[in-house]
Amino acid sequence: MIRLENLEKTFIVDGRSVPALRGISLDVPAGEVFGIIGRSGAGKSTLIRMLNLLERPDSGRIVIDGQDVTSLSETALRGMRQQVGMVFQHFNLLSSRTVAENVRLPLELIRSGSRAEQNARVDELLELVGLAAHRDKYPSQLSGGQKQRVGIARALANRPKLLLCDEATSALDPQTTQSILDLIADINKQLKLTVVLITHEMGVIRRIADRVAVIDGGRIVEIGPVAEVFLHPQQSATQSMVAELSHADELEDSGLLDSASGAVWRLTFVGATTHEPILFDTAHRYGLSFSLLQGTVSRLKDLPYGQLVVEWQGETDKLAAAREGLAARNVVVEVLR
Ligand SMILES: Nc1ncnc2c1ncn2[C@@H]1O[C@H](COP(=O)(O)OP(=O)(O)OP(=O)(O)O)[C@@H](O)[C@H]1O
Repeated sequence: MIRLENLEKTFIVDGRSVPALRGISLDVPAGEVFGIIGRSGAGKSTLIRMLNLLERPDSGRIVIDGQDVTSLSETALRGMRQQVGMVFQHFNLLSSRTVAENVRLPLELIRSGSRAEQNARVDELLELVGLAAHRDKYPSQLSGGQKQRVGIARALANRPKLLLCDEATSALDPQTTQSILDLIADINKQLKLTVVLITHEMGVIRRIADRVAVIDGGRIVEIGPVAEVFLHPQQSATQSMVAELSHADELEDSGLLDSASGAVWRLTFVGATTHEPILFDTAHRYGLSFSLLQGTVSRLKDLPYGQLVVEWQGETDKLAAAREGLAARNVVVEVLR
C-alpha cells in the first residue's frame, strides 16, 4: 500500500541546515496498523506529513498503491488526498460548527452527493464513533475524547483507504486514550483501513500497532513486528522508551537486584505460554525455589505476553538445566545477575 524509498528532508532555519529525515525507507502493507515512534524532534511529524504531501521530500519516492505521489499534478494530488484521512492531536474542529457540520465538512468541500446523502453519511459515521446522540452539539460542549471521535468521523467521511493519526491520543487522559485506541483498532478491522500513526508513547504502539518503526535523529533505527521490537529492543533509543513503560528503572531503584543472593533472570514469553504455570513447573521439575521481583502480564495488541524478573535459589547444574528447559518452552531468558 505504502512504500517510502530513501526519503530525505532538510529544513533551512536562519541559514542553517536542520536535517529532519535521513534515508527513510519502509513498506506498509494494506490493512496494517503501522506505528512510528520517536522522541520530540525525531522527525515523526515531518514523516507523517509527507504521506499526504503536506510536506515534500528533498529526494526519494513516496509510492501509494503503486503510484509515485511525489510526481502527481496538483489536481491529481487533490484526488489522492481524498483517499487519505487525518486525525490530529488537538482535533482541529471548527468551533462555530456543530458535530454533524464538522463531520460533513469534507463532503461539502468536494461536493459529494446531495445534502440528504451527505446527512445520511454523517449519521452513519456518528453511529460508528458512538456520537449519534451528540449530533447537534458544538465542540465546546464535548469532552476531549468526544472531540477526537468527531475528528475520526470527519477523517473517515470520504471513505479513505489510509488513515493517518498524528499523536491522536497525546492530549487525552489514559482511560480516554484507551477508548480512542480501541475505536481506531475497530475501524481498522471493520473497514480494512490501513492506519499509520505517530506517537512518542510506547503504550500506544503496544496497544494497537502491528509493526513499528523507531526513529531517532531523522533515521529509522529499528523496525519490525511490535512483539519483537517491544520485547527485545536492540537500540538505546528503543530501550529507553520501552523501559519507561515496563518500569525497568524501578527495579534498579528498588535495590532488589543488589540484594539478591540467587540467580536473577528476566523471562519473556508470548502467546499460549502466558497461560502456562511456567515458574511453578520449572521450580518443581528442577528442584529450585524462586521469588518474583517484578512482573508484567499484558497484551501486545491481541497477543498475550509476560515479562517476569525472577530470583532462583538452587544448585548451579540445576539452574543450567532449568534455563535450557525454559528455552525449550520458547521462554527467552536474560541473565540479570
Ligand atoms: N517547518 C519547519 N521548519 C524548520 N524546521 C523544522 C520544520 N519542521 C520540523 N523542523 C525540524 O525538523 C526536525 C524534526 O521535526 P519534527 O516536528 O518532524 O519532529 P517530531 O518527532 O514530530 O517532534 P515533536 O514530537 O516534538 O513534534 C526538528 O529538528 C525540527 O525542529
